[in-house]
Amino acid sequence: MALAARPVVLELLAASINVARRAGGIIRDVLSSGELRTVDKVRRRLPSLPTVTAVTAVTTTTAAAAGKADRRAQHCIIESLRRRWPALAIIGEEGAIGGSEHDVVAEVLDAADQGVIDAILTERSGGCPSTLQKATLDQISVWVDPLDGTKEFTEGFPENVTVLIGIAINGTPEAGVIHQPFFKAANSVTGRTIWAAHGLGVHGTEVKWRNVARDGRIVATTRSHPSPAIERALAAAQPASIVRIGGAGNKIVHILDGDFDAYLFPSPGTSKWDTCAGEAILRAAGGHLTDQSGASYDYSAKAELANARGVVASLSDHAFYLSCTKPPAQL
Ligand SMILES: Nc1ncnc2c1ncn2[C@@H]1O[C@H](COP(=O)(O)O)[C@@H](OP(=O)(O)O)[C@H]1O
Ligand SMILES: [Mg+2]
Ligand SMILES: [Mg+2]
Ligand SMILES: [Mg+2]
Repeated sequence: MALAARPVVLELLAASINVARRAGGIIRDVLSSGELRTVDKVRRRLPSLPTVTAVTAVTTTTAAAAGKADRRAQHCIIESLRRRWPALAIIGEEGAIGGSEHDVVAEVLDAADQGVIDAILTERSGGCPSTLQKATLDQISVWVDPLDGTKEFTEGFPENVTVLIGIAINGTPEAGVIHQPFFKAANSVTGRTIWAAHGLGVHGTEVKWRNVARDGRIVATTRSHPSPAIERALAAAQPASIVRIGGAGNKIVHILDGDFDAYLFPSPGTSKWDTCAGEAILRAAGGHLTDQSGASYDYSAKAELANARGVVASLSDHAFYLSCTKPPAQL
């Protein structure tokens, strides 16, 4: 049953699910057609089995191929959304770039995606959450990271790559899409899309909470941007194990999947496009993504691009993880 007038933010969410999936296809195409080199076998820790490492041959690609995938994926997302909503504030990591008409999605509103959202609204007692119902286009800002986990894309860990589209209303992330172009589902379908909106829950994965008391803490952080402050925070968390993997979006997905408990990154380096989608989805699951003092970032269109005060993300125990990022007491 089509709703009388769908809230614009939910039309935008449905369109974002569609274009994120299409951007994922572009990234896969670039990797498969790019300059590939198979490097020696590498040993890597499996997030779900932190004490076991697997030795696998990995295929790398060039930074040029990553740049091409970044630009084409961003053009697909931003140009497709802008055709439907020319006045929408959209900020992409790759800045103002052109691209080929071939990558633009002519009809951004996929009926199936919109139908899923309509059905959720119809079943929800109380109908559409007022935050989503009331939002007008001028209050919305969209943050796009067309390819998060760039380094890992070039170094043979494409499973760390995500496409991120975050939707903020008056500066607060209220809806988001994380697409994993290289996710291998049980039915061998490639690609997975996780999305959420304020009050509508998380879709595309079943959120799992780990039993920390029984199984100990597992914390994750960057694989390619280490810093002494990060190492201090990891030590303070006294985890059963530490996972070092690429991608801000990827680490949020692993928290939702119950592979680890927190993403600790008490360092500058990430930007609003890295965290807007993940913050919206984590919040919809009852979790948090804040700066290392526990304050929320502002995602309005004119906000500073950098997350200058680090990133701490968790489904629960957020205050504990914040406490781990406190600088050592002045001696
Ligand atoms: N010190 C730094 N300098 C540049 N980019 C950084 C950074 N720290 C984190 N990032 C960016 O933040 C995202 C997550 O980082 P990581 O994978 O290390 O956890 C990546 O986004 P992109 O891959 O989209 O550039 C990465 O490039
Ligand atoms: Mg990124
Ligand atoms: Mg990126
Ligand atoms: Mg980058």
